[in-house]
Amino acid sequence: MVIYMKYLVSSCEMKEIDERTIEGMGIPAIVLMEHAAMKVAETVEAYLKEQKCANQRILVCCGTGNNGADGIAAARILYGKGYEVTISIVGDMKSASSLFLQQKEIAENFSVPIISKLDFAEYTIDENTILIDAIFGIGLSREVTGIYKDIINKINTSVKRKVFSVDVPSGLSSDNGFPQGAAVKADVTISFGYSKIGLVMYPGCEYAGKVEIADIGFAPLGKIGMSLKYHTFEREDLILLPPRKAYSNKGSYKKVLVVAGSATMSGAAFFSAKAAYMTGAGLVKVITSENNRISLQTSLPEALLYTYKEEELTRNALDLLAEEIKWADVCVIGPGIGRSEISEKILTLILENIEVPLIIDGDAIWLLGQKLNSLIDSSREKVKEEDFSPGEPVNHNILAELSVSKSADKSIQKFADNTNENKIEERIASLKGILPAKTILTPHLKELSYLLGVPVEVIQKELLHMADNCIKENNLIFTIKDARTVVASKEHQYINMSGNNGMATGGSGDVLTGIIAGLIAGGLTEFLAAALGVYLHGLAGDYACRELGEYSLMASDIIKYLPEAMSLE
Ligand SMILES: NC(=O)C1=CN([C@@H]2O[C@H](COP(=O)(O)OP(=O)(O)OC[C@H]3O[C@@H](n4cnc5c(N)ncnc54)[C@H](OP(=O)(O)O)[C@@H]3O)[C@@H](O)[C@H]2O)[C@@H](O)CC1
Ligand SMILES: [K+]
Repeated sequence: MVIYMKYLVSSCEMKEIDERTIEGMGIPAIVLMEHAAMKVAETVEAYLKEQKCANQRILVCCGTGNNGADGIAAARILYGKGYEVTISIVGDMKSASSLFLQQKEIAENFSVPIISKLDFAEYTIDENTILIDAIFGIGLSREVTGIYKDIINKINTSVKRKVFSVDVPSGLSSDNGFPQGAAVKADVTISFGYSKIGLVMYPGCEYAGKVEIADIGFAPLGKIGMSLKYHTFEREDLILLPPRKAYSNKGSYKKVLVVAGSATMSGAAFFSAKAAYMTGAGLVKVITSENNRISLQTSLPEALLYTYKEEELTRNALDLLAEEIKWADVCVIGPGIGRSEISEKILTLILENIEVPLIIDGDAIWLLGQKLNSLIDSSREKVKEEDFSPGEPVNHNILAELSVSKSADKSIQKFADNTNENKIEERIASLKGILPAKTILTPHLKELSYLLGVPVEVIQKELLHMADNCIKENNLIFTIKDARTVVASKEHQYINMSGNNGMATGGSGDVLTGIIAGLIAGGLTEFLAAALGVYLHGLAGDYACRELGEYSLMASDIIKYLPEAMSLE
């Protein structure tokens, strides 16, 4: 069985698959198009049959490229089945593709009613109108303006029944999920071959509605010599979880060291350590402030403890700590350790002594940002703390609005004008100098913003591009936490689709670091542990949300639902 949903493609990759299937394998373009149109018609017809309403009218809005040609073909198929169908050609006939002209001619032979762009403005969309949107697909090449913007706005404001988008909601970027000036808000998107990246990223997934991936006969990737850059996991991929050996004891599994929790933050250490135990660690040791001793001994007696007095972290104490680092097979540093001088000393000690996989999270990322600031030439503009201070994770909904607002666009423009990618390159190169290869960093957007010296809105809008920048010429693994978390290394890119907004709650990130550490302890490679860990964390959150709802979900619930998420039945 070929499962297409696991790959997410860019418009360029999709065009390449299309071209190689047609040119290299000899499948005529019109055959693929007929399959595509048939899938659209089937989806619309299934809806109409389910609704059992009389007097339904189908309006098909078509551009003059091949997306529009798909729309015309679907209209003709539905018309042939006896539905009341009107085709509205809203594109520019001067740029009509040959397949569009061919499909238009076939529709004319079938006598399907066709109206023009001007007639569309007059067309009454009533409560019985179902709209098929085939204006632009992956060939969208610029901002949507003028009459096209008016048409899209009319669709969004007047269609009350259902909007079915062909391949991609018209006006939405297939590559980053942002509307390019204006985009159709679909109820259902029937996308061909593979899900486009823009359909799963925010805000694109909110424009796409329910996404159905239709197999229209593209050649298998191996046959056309292609490999795709982005993938996502689904439930069946949990088969990749490290197996528990039949004959095992606690020594069979590895030891996780969790350096977490300042005097006022015992919860972070608890969440991380418990999640590590729950996902495969044989032994977990917590290095934390003495203040957390009693609470951790009570809440997680299974964990070994090494505590330090924050006011007495002498050279001697640091030497003892260095010994503890040698004990570990995997190490987590950062959850709730605070941004004090002492935390900085512990981070430095770990970076100097660590020889096993390392996961850096939370406050330790902020401390790394500070290290970069002092490493980088003082004559150059430094990242101002007040501009990029990490604090709480970003509220995604606010950002989604921000990122299409004028002020955010201005700030992006300003960034593009005032600075350049060399700055990021320089900071990443410095980072590479102080971190061991394969270190996993798990920043949320604000933390990454501080680390790279780039405004949050820029990262949000260019998330995949930023991820690319982060992994250029180094062996680090970035887990960039957002509504669609991206895990990137030089070799692999993963986009996560599990999880929900109830998980944007205190301690959720600490659970994730523990899961990743636990999976490495169980035997997964660093990248796989990060990607599968993010998926598992989201899945446990989804199960918790199903029971508790988004408002009531807490980090401890994510841990509670880990066993259900990990069960392979
Ligand atoms: N065998 C195949 O080939 C298959 C293809 N398939 C289908 O083809 C789709 C891709 O088709 P495509 O490459 O023709 O591009 P498409 O999305 O129709 O857009 C190009 C048109 O839009 C126009 N235009 C663009 N931006 C604009 C703007 N902002 N404002 C105004 N106009 C704008 C552009 O005009 P121009 O730039 O030429 O002036 C041109 O007319 C794909 O999504 C899938 O549905 C499937 O059937 C599978 C088999
Ligand atoms: K479309």
